[in-house]
Amino acid sequence: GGPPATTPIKLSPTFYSQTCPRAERIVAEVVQSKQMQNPTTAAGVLRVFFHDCFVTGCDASVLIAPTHFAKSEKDADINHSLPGDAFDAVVRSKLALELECPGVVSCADILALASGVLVTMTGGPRFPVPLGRKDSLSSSPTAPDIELPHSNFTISRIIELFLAKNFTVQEMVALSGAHTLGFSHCQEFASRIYNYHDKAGKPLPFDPSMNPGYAKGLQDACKDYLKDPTIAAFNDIMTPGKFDNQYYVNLERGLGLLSTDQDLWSDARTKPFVQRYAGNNTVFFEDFAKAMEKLSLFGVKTGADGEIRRRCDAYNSGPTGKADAAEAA
Ligand code: HEM
Ligand SMILES: [Ca+2]
Ligand SMILES: [Ca+2]
Repeated sequence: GGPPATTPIKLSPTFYSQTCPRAERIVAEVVQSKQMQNPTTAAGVLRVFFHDCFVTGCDASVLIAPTHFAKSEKDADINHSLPGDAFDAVVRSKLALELECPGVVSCADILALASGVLVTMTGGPRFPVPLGRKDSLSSSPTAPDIELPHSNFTISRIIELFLAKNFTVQEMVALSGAHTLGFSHCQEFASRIYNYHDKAGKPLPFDPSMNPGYAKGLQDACKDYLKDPTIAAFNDIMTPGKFDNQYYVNLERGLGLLSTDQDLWSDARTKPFVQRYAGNNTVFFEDFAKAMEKLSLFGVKTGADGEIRRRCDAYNSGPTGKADAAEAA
């Protein structure tokens, strides 16, 4: 029942003003304290939010824990590196909200609110977070690897993927600015620094689009990564904990970490936006804020298409949620 997930649905920033007026305040307090304990929380939450929204919409499908009976999005390869602290920030917010107003605030809304708070807290723009999303009744272990961009994709493929979800090239470049925070594991960029071959098959010491000093630094930092796959490097080597436009400035200097980052500079379709954002932090913040608000509305569910989970990592009824879907229909 209900409209398809792609129907534009009007959410509202005041959705909980009667039913849970302190909802935003509570999420802000919980995630702010989590971020102070562990400064990698912000990047983790932002990435989890992206991985949620691009797979069946912003519906907390990414938060479902696998059980003996059913796998979930968490089982997808691309989601194995999502950090536990990001999930913990949502779980803690939910616990606080269930004490204040039980059964009212969806996990999908919590994840959206937490992302907004953490972007602002790390120095980024404020953006409106409309509320009223329902939580998903399903979570597919195969969808994430199909729906999300991978670090070995070409820019053409990334552009296609975003266009298919109705995001423009400009919005894709602006959203990629999220890589101003956080880190990537060595395996995501190892092919750029070890055993590199150019298009003609000629062996080179590293990807020639990289700044040589940077490439050598990464070769050294990652030298044991096969033995220790937890080794990682900052996405933005200059200001890894600050939400700013430094990511784009880095690309101009060959300091992009993933090939998908650096290629935004070499590709004629994306380069103008990189230049614009590198030269003007205000424009980047405006465009990022707009694109994030749009992302936060992608594929949202209302009515019988979803539920308000009692805990964010499980459906209200059983491992498939089928009972609830039937109840609601
Ligand atoms: C454009 C295509 C994109 C590709 C190919 C991509 C790929 C990746 C990869 C491979 C990592 C490293 C994961 C790891 O090793 O743990 C990463 C990290 C990250 N991504 Fe993306 N990403 C893209 C777009 C986005 C978007 C649109 C957002 C959010 C709006 C985002 C937010 C993040 C954040 C914040 C991190 C750091 C996570 C952390 O430190 O825990 N990414 N991304
Ligand atoms: Ca989702
Ligand atoms: Ca930064």
